[in-house]
Amino acid sequence: MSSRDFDLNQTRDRLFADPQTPVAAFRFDDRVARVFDDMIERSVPGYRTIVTAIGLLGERLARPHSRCYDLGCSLGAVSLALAQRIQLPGCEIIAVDNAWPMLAQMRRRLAALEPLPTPVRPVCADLADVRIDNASLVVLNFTLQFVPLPQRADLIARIHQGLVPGGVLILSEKIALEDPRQQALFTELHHAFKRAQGYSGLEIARKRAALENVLVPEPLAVHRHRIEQAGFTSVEVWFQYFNFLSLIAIKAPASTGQSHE
Ligand SMILES: Nc1ncnc2c1ncn2[C@@H]1O[C@H](C[S@+](CC[C@H]([NH3+])C(=O)[O-])CC(=O)[O-])[C@@H](O)[C@H]1O
Ligand SMILES: O=C(O)C(=O)Cc1ccccc1
Repeated sequence: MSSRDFDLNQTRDRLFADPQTPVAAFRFDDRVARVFDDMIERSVPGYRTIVTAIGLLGERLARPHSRCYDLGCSLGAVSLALAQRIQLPGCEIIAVDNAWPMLAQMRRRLAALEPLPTPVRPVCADLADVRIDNASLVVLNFTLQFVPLPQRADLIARIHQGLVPGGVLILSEKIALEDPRQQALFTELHHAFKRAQGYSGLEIARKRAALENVLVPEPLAVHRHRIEQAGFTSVEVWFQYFNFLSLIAIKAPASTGQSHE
């Protein structure tokens, strides 16, 4: 076995370590699927904490006889956190991703853990084509940042429509800072985080180039505006670590039918 084969088989992310390999646009392919757990944990400050907390949020917010959606599920970390925490009649988790290698790996992982307290249904589809219906909870955990900008408003609007009254969207994103000095500082802090996680300066620079125009962060104000435009009546940040944050947005509860005039 050559050292290259060995690298491809191990689970530690060294995908951007080789200076000889040309940098191509980032894709969720087979090589990424193999190292994804390690990659996201060492790249996204607070990732583990967020996933654990989404399990707790799900336990509190999911409703009986409704669906929870994990959109852009990758290897299913959020779906599993929800499935292990939620114990309600008639509840199911729909886990959607358009990258076959990611979903295939997730299916293998699920098979080893089933039966889970709440069933998880993996769906290979683009989010533009997914019907969201009877949802008490929808999670976009670092997924919207990969959706083309012109499609983002429609996705958030369809999520709002598919939620039951009082239903909740959890949106985690890498954000852009509006003040250029803050943007420079937060970028440096994120890179310092990655260095502390064992990535070299070269790996950081090469991955950054691969993500250019693929992962497109937006300012918090843009997210808030889009979420409010879609009809959500309440939005709060519940987690932030440098330029990575998570929002919780609530759909208005069912009207009581009483007039306050
Ligand atoms: N249009 C799309 N349709 C479907 N899936 C998509 C689309 N665009 C991107 N994806 C999928 O969204 C996921 C984004 S990763 C989410 C981590 C996960 N939520 C986690 O909590 O571990 C975040 C990251 O890698 O930074 C990938 O699996 C893509 O294939
Ligand atoms: O690595 C980065 O710089 C990121 O912003 C996060 C990330 C994590 C996993 C895949 C793609 C991007």
